[in-house]
Amino acid sequence: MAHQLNRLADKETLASALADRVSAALAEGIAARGKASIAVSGGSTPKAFFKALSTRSIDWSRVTVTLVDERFVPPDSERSNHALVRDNLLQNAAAAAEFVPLYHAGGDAAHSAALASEAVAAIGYPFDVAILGMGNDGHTASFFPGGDRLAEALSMKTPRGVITMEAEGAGETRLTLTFSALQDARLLVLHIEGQQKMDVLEQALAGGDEHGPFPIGIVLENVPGTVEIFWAP
Ligand SMILES: O=C1O[C@H](COP(=O)(O)O)[C@@H](O)[C@H](O)[C@H]1O
Repeated sequence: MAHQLNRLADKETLASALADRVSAALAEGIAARGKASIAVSGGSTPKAFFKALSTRSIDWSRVTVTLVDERFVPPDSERSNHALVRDNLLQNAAAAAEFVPLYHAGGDAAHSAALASEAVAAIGYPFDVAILGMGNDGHTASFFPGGDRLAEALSMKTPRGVITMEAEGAGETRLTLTFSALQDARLLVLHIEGQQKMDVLEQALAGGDEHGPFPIGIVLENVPGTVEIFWAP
């Protein structure tokens, strides 16, 4: 395990610094392979970062964007991570990027996960960039404490892809990339904000709480490379 902690002065500074770091990594991917890929998280944290990243001058027509995880809701739901990305990242210069959703209508969550696994595999692994978030319960991606498929999601024996996840704290059924799909991203970032999340992260790094290790702690422990942590109060 290795991680590098970048403490930024405030959320605006973080959004701009992370957009610079990520756009440089995408530009490197385009220069090296003619295309680049990024998997992003949802929730409330990434909005300002998405807005900043959408204005960066790279060849977005060569970039494919997908999601680290999704709620099993259609893109017109206010709970949809697809909607968050569409309204905040796929704008300005980044409107030229291709987007690969995880949610698919017309079937159940397992069907959506199977379709998404195929579509994400077609982007090509490893991702150039993967941005993880973290909840106050220590979940990252949709690796929720107590999740019905948590062990499977975290195991390197599970093939790269998208699986379903159900957990008490998750609300609706989730679709999540597996740890195997995320762990070797060329740039792997954990983006968190606020003192409460820093406290959870410190607890995770110390091994968890009375219920055992937090999913984010297991991820940080097992990634082969360095996780760049971006945090602001
Ligand atoms: O449910 C989710 O939560 C986490 C963290 O969200 P936040 O609102 O605390 O920023 C997010 O990383 C994940 O993608 C999302 O599905």
